[in-house]
Parts: sequence; C-alpha cells; structure tokens
Amino acid sequence: MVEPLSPARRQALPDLLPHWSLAAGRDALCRRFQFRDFTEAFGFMARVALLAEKQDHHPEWSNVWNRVEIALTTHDAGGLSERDIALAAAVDALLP
Ligand SMILES: C[C@H](O)[C@H](O)[C@H]1CNC2=NC(N)=NC(=O)C2=N1
Repeated sequence: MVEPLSPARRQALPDLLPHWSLAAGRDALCRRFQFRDFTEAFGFMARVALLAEKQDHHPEWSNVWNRVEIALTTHDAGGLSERDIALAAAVDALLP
C-alpha cells in the first residue's frame, strides 16, 4: 500500500506541476504532448517507459500519431501519491 497524497501537497500541485491538470472524474494527473511526427512521439514514449521502470511507477497513456496523452495515478493508493508527482516531474525534465 502506498500513502495517498497529503492535502498540502495536493494544494501545491498547480505550482509544482503547472503543465499537468487533474483529470475529470478521477484522481489522476494528466498532460497532452504533441510532437513533429510519430517517430518523435514514440521516441518520447520509449524514454518515459525507461523512467517508469526505474521508478517502478507506470503511466496510463495513449498515442495517436504525433500525440501522446499521459494519465498518472497510483493504483496501490487508490489515487494520487508522491509517486505521481515524481514521475510527472521526471517526464517534464525530458522535454526541452
Ligand atoms: C508491484 C509493483 O511495484 C506495483 O504494482 C507498482 C507498479 N507500477 C505502478 N504504477 C502505477 N501507476 N501505480 C501503481 O500502484 C503501481 N504499482
């Protein structure tokens, strides 16, 4: 079991992760990414996959050609946890 995100950290989310928003109807952080083409989008996904394995925390995501949508939530916590913040920040750091 993983600790759910504290109310204070939850309140800080917009400052901590300004590019991510709370999903409608579920406790998840989401962000859409757009790239030049499929090769770039898939290259990004490959890098995120390596991060996910390193952090043992895995995204829910979809890809349509040059677009990637990521949702982060912690199944073991039944909602957001610090693991989602850590992975979102690491994903952001991949981008220029
Ligand atoms: C056993 C393994 O550590 C867990 O199942 C991990 C793997 N990746 C995970 N990813 C996500 N998003 N949530 C989890 O609760 C989770 N748990």
